[in-house]
Amino acid sequence: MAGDLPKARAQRRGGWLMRLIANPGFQRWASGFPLTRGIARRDGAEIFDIVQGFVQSQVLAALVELELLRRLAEGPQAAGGLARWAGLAEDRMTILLQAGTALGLLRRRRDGRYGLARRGAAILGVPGLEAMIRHHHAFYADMGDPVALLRGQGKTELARFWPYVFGAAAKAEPEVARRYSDLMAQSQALVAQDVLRTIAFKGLSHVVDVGGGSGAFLAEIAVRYPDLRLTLFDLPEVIPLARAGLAGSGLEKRVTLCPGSFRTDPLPRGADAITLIRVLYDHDDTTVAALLAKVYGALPSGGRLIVAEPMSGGARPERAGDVYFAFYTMAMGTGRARSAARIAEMCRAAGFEQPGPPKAPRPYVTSALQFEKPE
Ligand SMILES: C[S@@+](CC[C@H](N)C(=O)[O-])C[C@H]1O[C@@H](n2cnc3c(N)ncnc32)[C@H](O)[C@@H]1O
Repeated sequence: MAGDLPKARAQRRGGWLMRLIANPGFQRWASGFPLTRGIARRDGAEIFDIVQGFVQSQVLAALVELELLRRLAEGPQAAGGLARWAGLAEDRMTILLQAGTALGLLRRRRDGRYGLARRGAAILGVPGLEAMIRHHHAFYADMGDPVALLRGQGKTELARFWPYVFGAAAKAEPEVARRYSDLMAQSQALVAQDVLRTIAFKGLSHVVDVGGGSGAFLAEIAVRYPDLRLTLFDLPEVIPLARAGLAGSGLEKRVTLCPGSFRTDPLPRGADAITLIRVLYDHDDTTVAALLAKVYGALPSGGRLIVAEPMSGGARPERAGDVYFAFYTMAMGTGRARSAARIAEMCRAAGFEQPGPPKAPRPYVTSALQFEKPE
């Protein structure tokens, strides 16, 4: 270990600046000194924003839960009327409306009434976003003790949540199941839009969507590529969901539904492209490596693999992938948010070549990668 000493010393030396900044005396000085005052204030405000992040998201949760955004979409209203409508004391409602205004979701008018601000209205315009905010009660409970979550202690709410929604309990509470399967379908449509914006399916004849869920992704492809053959492969218990999702869309006959597990069953053959949309991040490395090998085996030479899901920034951590999705998948229990580089490494290990760099118009929705089986 003696050989590591100079390195350790160099690392300690590199930390002097951070140790200086962490010194309360330096902080006092920097917030007064003209050249550092601006930076110190900006840092302070940003730190406070992180500190209070959980309160901000809970204010949004209350606005959604009380359906205030929807109510205000009808027009500006006074706190008193909204309080009576929601069954809250007026002073409490005012606190919520003021908070929503401070977050830029609502707007306080000169006459004292509150209306929707642009961002609040945009929340209503994103399919599935309100349902997503609502389902965060499970994730929020898991984040209540982040250290226990990191230590992997105890069962998490999110690990219980999805199996509950799609498992036996769904029969007992069909309304809950419907609401959350809608959430999956609606968010899948958003993901599909971004994938189709970045990856061309032109020249392909048959696409198999493995882990295709409700079929919303194939439904989006079907509209843009009317000659493409489409197959959805998913667990037998999910196939009825896909059938229901496609019912009435005119696509029932175009999309072949194929029940099976990629763990134990062969994947459908004959496709020149296989898509894995929000599938890999649900699983550990061993399962992913086995799945990629199976996809490789099912494709012809020149066949394409398209992977789309939220990704970690890897060497450049970023907020959506390395904060939200990293902890979401941790709370789910089985998977992880991987970087584009890590996914590419795993795909290369399975035999694929990567023709192009990752594409992501909205990394908080999804990033997409495309691979090819060599000729
Ligand atoms: C997070 S969902 C994504 C669904 C859809 N692709 C989307 O983006 O909305 C993961 C999907 O993988 C499916 N899945 C999980 N394990 C599977 C397995 N062993 N075989 C086939 N599908 C599986 C699930 O049923 C689910 O539909």
